[in-house]
Amino acid sequence: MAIQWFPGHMAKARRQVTEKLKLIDIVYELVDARLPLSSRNPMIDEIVSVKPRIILLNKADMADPRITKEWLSYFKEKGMHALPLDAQSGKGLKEILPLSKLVLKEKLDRLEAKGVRPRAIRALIIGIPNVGKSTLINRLAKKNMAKTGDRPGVTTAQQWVKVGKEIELLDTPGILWPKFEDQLVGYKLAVTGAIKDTILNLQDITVYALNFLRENYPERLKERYGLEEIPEEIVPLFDEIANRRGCMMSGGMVDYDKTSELVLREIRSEKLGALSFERPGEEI
Ligand SMILES: Nc1nc2c(ncn2[C@@H]2O[C@H](COP(=O)(O)OP(=O)(O)OP(=O)(O)O)[C@@H](O)[C@H]2O)c(=O)[nH]1
Repeated sequence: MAIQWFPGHMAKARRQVTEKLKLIDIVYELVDARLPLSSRNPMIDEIVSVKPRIILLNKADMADPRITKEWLSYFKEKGMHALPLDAQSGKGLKEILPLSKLVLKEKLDRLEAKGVRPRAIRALIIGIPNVGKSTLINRLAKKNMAKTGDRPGVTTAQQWVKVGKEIELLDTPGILWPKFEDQLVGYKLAVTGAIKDTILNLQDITVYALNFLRENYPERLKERYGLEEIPEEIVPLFDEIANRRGCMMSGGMVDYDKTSELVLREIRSEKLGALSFERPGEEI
């Protein structure tokens, strides 16, 4: 993800998404199941308010299943339709069509009553960078990579990808920015790899991650790094991990960058198991 979201870019991205919205019946909003609020665009509700929407909690395979359930209840209580998804393996994909039909039922019934022949549901995938948009499009389109071609009268050359007989997807997703000006959101996005480590300080990201693990998954932290007790202070915690994993500089000093890289790499490759970085009811 190399995009820097300057105000001009934000306005352009928003304009592009608004243009795409005119073409479709339903929005599939992809969020990261590990941080479903931090991985949403702060203005998304306002931007897509004109269209029905399904929230897809993607990368659910990497999230804590208990907490994913809480998120599903959370969205349900808000009257929003949400599904857990693993776009990489395809788990959850087959739920998308039935839910889309349910969400669009009124509209589809109305058209049917008018005698309009049903056509494919047109959908747009939308989400922040790295949330899995391309993976989902490729997955959905796998048997039907043939594109239906440009539609006349559409100025921007949009291509449609058929998903079975009943869905057509815009082949370019809508990309919107996350709420990264909030520091805590930034750390969560960095830990999950949604934004590059170079945007925030590597050691700061790791301090956030270790404190998070200490509070939420202490047993996993102990087990992974062979700790009998978790030191209360962050520096001794770094030092213990560094000692156990040999993240030392010549002369026996702890190499904090190397320790940070190790911890973040292990979190991202699920060495500490499936983790969720926020749960409903917490402030973000
Ligand atoms: N474990 C897991 N990984 C996923 C899933 N979906 C996507 N990924 C991985 O997440 C990374 C980003 O996926 P992309 O499909 O490129 O994301 P994108 O939203 O298109 O990204 P941009 O092009 O930056 O906007 C890739 O390494 C994918 O393999 C999922 O459900 N589970």
